Amino acid sequence: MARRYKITVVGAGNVGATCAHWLASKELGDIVLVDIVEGVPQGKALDLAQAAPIEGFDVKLVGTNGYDETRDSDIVIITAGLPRKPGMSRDDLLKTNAEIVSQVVDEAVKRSPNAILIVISNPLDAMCQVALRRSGFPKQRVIGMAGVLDSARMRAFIAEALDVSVENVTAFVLGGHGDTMVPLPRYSTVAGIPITELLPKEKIDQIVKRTANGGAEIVSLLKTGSAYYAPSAAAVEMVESILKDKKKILPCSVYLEGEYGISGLFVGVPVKLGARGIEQIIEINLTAEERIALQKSAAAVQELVKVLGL
Ligand SMILES: NC(=O)c1ccc[n+]([C@@H]2O[C@H](COP(=O)([O-])OP(=O)(O)OC[C@H]3O[C@@H](n4cnc5c(N)ncnc54)[C@H](O)[C@@H]3O)[C@@H](O)[C@H]2O)c1
Ligand SMILES: O=C(O)C[C@H](O)C(=O)O
Repeated sequence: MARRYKITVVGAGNVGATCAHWLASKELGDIVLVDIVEGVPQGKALDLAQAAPIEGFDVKLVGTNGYDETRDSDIVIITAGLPRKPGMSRDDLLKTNAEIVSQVVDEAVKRSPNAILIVISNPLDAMCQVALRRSGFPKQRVIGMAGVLDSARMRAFIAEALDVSVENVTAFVLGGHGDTMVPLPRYSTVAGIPITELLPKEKIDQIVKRTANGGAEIVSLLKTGSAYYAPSAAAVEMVESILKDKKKILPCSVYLEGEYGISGLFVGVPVKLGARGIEQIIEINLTAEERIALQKSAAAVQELVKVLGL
């Protein structure tokens, strides 16, 4: 008999609730939704459970303000924390969200010592570092969601520019999930053809810029918060690769110890995601220019980690 997985989502706001929605619709496991606001996780879990007869998914959904129901989760997704508003950088959330993520990790890992943590709260790479330190988990089990989202944005922009199916498009974005992220046109393809052969340089430069600014573009449109459909879909692709042991190669924020010349920091790079979490860090060849951009992005993450004293 197939084993039922248990997935905890902490933070029942826009990203958390939408994660629960995609997870349930894909029947990836039973879901526990946690938030500090009374009634919200309970109400959203109940509402989603009542969509099940229509959509035909068989998963258990629980909403709670505590952690006891999260016991023995296979995966804990952390979305708790403030989102930014127009005019703010993700880094402005550093101290507030570090406190929130610390509390969440303390409570969650006590009950689920074997879980894999997927961190979403911003500023992402620094929050991963908080989660790694507080949990004491091995680095293979603390993974940040950002690269899948940033690459999906780049893929959507490439598909639009060439008027082709998004399914034909792959893209890679490395680095920290901030203004210094590193979209890689050389590794971005349409049906296997590098986009450098299909689009003029000016158009590629525009796409690269729009990708790096992708989160802020949505914040400036929404005004009250940040993106959540694509971010939650990205996290759920990671969950699926882990729970089904698919071993997909996905760009994720992971703790580097010498790879790409970076040590002691979370930075986005391609990894293999399977049942054990991060099963391999894949080092691709970078040009001198790309390597410098990645180092610059890592330095920006280092600054934040230093402020937190980690
Ligand atoms: N990594 C990424 O690519 C990415 C993408 C989108 C959003 N984010 C980040 O994800 C976070 C959540 O975004 P959102 O749009 O869902 O925000 P939101 O405000 O809609 O939801 C956040 C939820 O966290 C809850 N919360 C706060 N403190 C908590 C605590 N101690 N324990 C449990 N829950 C707590 C709040 O009550 C709220 O419901 C933000 O930090 C945002 O910047 C990251
Ligand atoms: O932009 C944000 O603040 C949220 C998230 O990091 C995103 O890229 O959508």
